[in-house]
Amino acid sequence: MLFMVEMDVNVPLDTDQERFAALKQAEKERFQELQRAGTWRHIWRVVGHYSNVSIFDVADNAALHDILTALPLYPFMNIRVTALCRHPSSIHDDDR
Ligand SMILES: O=C(O)CC1=CCC(=O)O1
Repeated sequence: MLFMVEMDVNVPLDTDQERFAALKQAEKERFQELQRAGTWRHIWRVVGHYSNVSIFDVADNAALHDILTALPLYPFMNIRVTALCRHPSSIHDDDR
């Protein structure tokens, strides 16, 4: 199942910078692992924001919930999830 996931990262001014840098590195490693697995299919930066728009390919809603809530930066994120399905005019075979 495909989902569009919009993530906004909010970093309070009093956040410990060293701790945040470690979480950012852990997030990057988990992100790259999920990309290699084909789970986190796409990511784009939202221009002018500490936000991204991503496409996830997961078995079901619960799987996506588990992945998102375990992300290292999850405590700093506001997340919106939109379920997607194949557009009838798409020429891409992997849009499902
Ligand atoms: O930078 C972000 O938008 C948050 C994030 C998601 C994957 C990653 O490496 O950073």
